[in-house]
Amino acid sequence: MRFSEELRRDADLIFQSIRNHPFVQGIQQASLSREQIVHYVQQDYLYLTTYAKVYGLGLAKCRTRDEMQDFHRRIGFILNDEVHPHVTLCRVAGVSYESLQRGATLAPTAQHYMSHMLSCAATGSLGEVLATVLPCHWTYVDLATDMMTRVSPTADHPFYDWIAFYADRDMHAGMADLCRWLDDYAASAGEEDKSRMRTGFMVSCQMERRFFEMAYTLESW
Ligand SMILES: Cc1ncc(C[n+]2csc(CCO)c2C)c(N)n1
Repeated sequence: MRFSEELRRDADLIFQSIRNHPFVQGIQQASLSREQIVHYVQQDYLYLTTYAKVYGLGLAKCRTRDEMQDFHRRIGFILNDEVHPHVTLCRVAGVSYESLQRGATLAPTAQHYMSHMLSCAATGSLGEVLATVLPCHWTYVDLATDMMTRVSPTADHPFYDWIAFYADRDMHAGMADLCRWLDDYAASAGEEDKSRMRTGFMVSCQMERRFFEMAYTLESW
């Protein structure tokens, strides 16, 4: 079994609970409140800024220029393309995206998740960076693909663009490439490194679930 398959198997219950989480169900049923959407976008904007920096720290650990190109492309995607799902959410909530980008205070869960990724990236191996960023990608591809197959939303669904963005074939390919990169790295990694990679992956999976919980409950300090 490939290393990424092992990780996915160990995290299966968390993946299932993300699919069934009330925030994710709220997207599917278009039943989220304006406050829940706004809270999510405010925190996610801050989260994605850190996520791009974590890729940057990963880039500094690369062994080849091809690997550097990969992180470089992914950073560009976050800065330029990941704004689209946020814009969809803002449209549904009836607020301007620009207004949400100013003055938000980090909620505890978002802060915890960002600190987790940053400490893995600052002190860990390239493998740890890959394992720690992978759940962000994988859980969204999983939940969006699940929604597409379960409810087949049509273009008049308020969140259609958000769901389609993450269920897209290219999004899936980007995730599969990350898995392959992680598997190649793991093939020659030591046991201690792999154990840290497992921990980084599992904590990020838990934090993905908690991030939805944070938005659903409007968590604050
Ligand atoms: C908390 C949180 N987790 C995952 C995503 C989705 N996402 C962010 S970056 C990325 C990889 C492709 O750029 C994906 C799928 C999000 N927005 N917020």
